[in-house]
Amino acid sequence: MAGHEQGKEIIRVRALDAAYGGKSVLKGIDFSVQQGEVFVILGGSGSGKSTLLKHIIGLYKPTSGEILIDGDDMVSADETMRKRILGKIGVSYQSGALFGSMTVQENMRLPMEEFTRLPREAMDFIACIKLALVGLAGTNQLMPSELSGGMQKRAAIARALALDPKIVFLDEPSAGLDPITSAGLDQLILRLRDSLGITFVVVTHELPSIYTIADRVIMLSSETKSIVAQGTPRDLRDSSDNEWVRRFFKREPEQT
Ligand SMILES: Nc1ncnc2c1ncn2[C@@H]1O[C@H](COP(=O)(O)OP(=O)(O)OP(=O)(O)O)[C@@H](O)[C@H]1O
Repeated sequence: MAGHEQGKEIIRVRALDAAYGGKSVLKGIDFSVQQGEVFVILGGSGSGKSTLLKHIIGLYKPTSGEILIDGDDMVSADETMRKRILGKIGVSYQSGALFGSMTVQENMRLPMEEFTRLPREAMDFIACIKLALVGLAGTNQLMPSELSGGMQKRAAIARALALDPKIVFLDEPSAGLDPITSAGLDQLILRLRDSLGITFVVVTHELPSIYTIADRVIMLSSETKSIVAQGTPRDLRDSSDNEWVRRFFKREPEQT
């Protein structure tokens, strides 16, 4: 992280409660993310990981609580403010990767068309730079189907970098990838963090990946709808007071 401001709180979530209709999904969520961290959100299926991400990026409003992004209040933001905050954020969804009917370059233009008034040539120039940053120089005119699974994930990350975000959210970036490709993606995340100082918030279950990339982890529980553990992966492995958490990090099977 050389040369980048560190230790500044870039995301603050305080007393967050979230529900769909009347059904409570998250209760009393409290955490902060420091600039330049790789912060992992972990939890079983249905524990609210995607829900938390969607609230942080302002797709949903919480029942109560506070979400500050780089000092700006996402919960009370009007449309103009929300757009300003979203300009600091890049997102790559697990499912919503690239649009298959568009070239890589056309995919890259999408966030720039939404958030800037740059001329087309400038957008395409930026696309070239961002693709080079993720090791995909020269793929601009290809269709997503001409890229391997790992390359598609990289292209989606390049698109998330289009607006020079301070924070990038990745929802299960290595889903469906083999371990070697997945390890390559981990290295890319670390390289982008180290070279550009980007803060990453990553939803992932992949234990090797967590040990490689995560500075800190929070673990959500669908039973309590809250954070059951937070800390470094090694802290959670060695000294969490929650036995299930320790077992997860030691990769021990459940006792039957
Ligand atoms: N749009 C929605 N409307 C109603 N309920 C929803 C909606 N999205 C999610 N839920 C419910 O909220 C709970 C949390 O879902 P969420 O997708 O956030 O969990 P998750 O931890 O991301 O799960 P997974 O790992 O399976 O993706 C689940 O019970 C889910 O059924």
